[in-house]
Amino acid sequence: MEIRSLAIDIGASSGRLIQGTLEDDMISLEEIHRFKNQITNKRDQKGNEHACWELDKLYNEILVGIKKSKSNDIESIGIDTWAVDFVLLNSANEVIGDTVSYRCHRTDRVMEEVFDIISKEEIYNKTGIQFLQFNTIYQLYAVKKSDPEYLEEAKSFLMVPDYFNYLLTGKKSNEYTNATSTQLFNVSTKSWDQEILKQLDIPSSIFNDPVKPGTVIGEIKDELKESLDIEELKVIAPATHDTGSSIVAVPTNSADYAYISSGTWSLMGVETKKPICTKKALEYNFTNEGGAYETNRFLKNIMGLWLIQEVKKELNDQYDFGELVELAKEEQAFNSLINPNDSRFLNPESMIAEIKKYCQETEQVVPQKPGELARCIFESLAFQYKQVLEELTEVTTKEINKIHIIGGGVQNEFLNQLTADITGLEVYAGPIEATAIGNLLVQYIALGYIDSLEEAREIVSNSFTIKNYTPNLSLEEVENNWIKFKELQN
Ligand SMILES: Nc1ncnc2c1ncn2[C@@H]1O[C@H](COP(=O)(O)OP(=O)(O)O)[C@@H](O)[C@H]1O
Ligand SMILES: C[C@H](O)[C@H](O)[C@@H](O)C(=O)COP(=O)(O)O
Ligand SMILES: [Mg+2]
Repeated sequence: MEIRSLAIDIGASSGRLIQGTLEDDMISLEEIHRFKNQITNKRDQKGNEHACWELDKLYNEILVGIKKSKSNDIESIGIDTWAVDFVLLNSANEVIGDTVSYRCHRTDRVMEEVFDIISKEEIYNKTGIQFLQFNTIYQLYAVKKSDPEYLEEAKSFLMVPDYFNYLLTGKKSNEYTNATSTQLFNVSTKSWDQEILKQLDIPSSIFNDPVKPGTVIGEIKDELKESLDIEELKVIAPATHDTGSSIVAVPTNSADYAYISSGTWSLMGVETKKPICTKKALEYNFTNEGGAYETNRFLKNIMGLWLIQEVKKELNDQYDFGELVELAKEEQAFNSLINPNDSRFLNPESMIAEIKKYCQETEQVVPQKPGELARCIFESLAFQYKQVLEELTEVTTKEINKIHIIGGGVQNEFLNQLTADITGLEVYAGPIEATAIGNLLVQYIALGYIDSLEEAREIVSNSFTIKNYTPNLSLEEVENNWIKFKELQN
């Protein structure tokens, strides 16, 4: 029997609506609709400029996708997106203010202000979440400072997937995996941390009790059915944080691996049963995001392919990603390295200028050509993966013998090979659309067609080609440049 469901995965660079068909322990995909996602700068009525998402446009793309899928024999739909960002709704359920992106500079230096109220250690002990300047806690604190009336007017806090679910069903909810990314969620009680909210004077009434992945949010609203040409369609919450969904689809049930969810961001970590909030975990800035089925996502954000996305954009898209990879391969190895996680790369005016400036300041060869810039980015990311791997091993004491790379970044075979070469571990790459697959699998488990996460991962392994990369660089070559990379961290 064929079971069809829809996954909508919206990442920071693109969104896609993918139809999944489950049949005899295999899952097949059909991409029904793909659309660009990007940040646009907008001025609000007070004249403040914010980097924003165009959520109305994205919602319209979701509707276009559902209509294209001719959803009559579709059992359910699930939506996942990037984390931390949210909307505030007023009593008339209208969005208050702009739909601001985590890359907006409004949270520059806000973390430090919050630490004057609640210490970094206390926040980490309560939430177990990595310190990133754009976490929801700092965004809400920034809103409180610049537009206090917004929080006075707000009746509902919805994260981006929650908001799309609300528009489709009329039901408001806060899904668990994404709620944990806010740094307002208590890692022990698995609920909103009332003390943090009180200390920062953020109203607790705007938050809903969290719902777990697999929860049926509701049915598509009647007023949408005619325009979408559908009868019934269940809306199920997957792990609505896209990384949570991608990790569901890691194609193995072994325990001796680290994953890299590779897209705009590289999210590198391990799956644990319990959070790890030790001093060393805090020192290395690891996070404990909630995973599906009582798992813990112990990981760290790495700036990822955002770096090459911005270079590509600044080159007016005259090269596609594949061409940039080929140009990188033609360049000399290890000429220039950057620290990808330097905050200067979060949202610079010009990524190319910022990379050049970094290399000048660190007295390295300054990359000029597109291939030199691309190679610098890919090699630097691979060294960053090596660093995070060493930290993961130290903090978790887990034996890590291989790396599973999942997500769109899997298409960068050069980076896959560099990751194997520089970490010295076997790399297994795929599936590309891991996030959408994980989204679908949670729906199938909720509908009772798959029994467990373990069974789901077996289905992924059976259904998709996973490519293996073996280390083949000399240890000396890696070691010399590893020392150079580590010096950059200081
Ligand atoms: N043909 C390709 N060759 C190399 N890299 C690619 C290719 N296609 C996509 N990519 C990489 O995948 C990234 C997009 O991954 P994806 O998971 O779709 O991102 P997100 O979900 O964050 O929008 C791009 O930024 C690019 O670096
Ligand atoms: C801002 C968050 O750290 C970000 O959402 C990250 O967690 C993530 O999931 C990014 O996904 P992409 O598909 O946009 O790389
Ligand atoms: Mg993604």
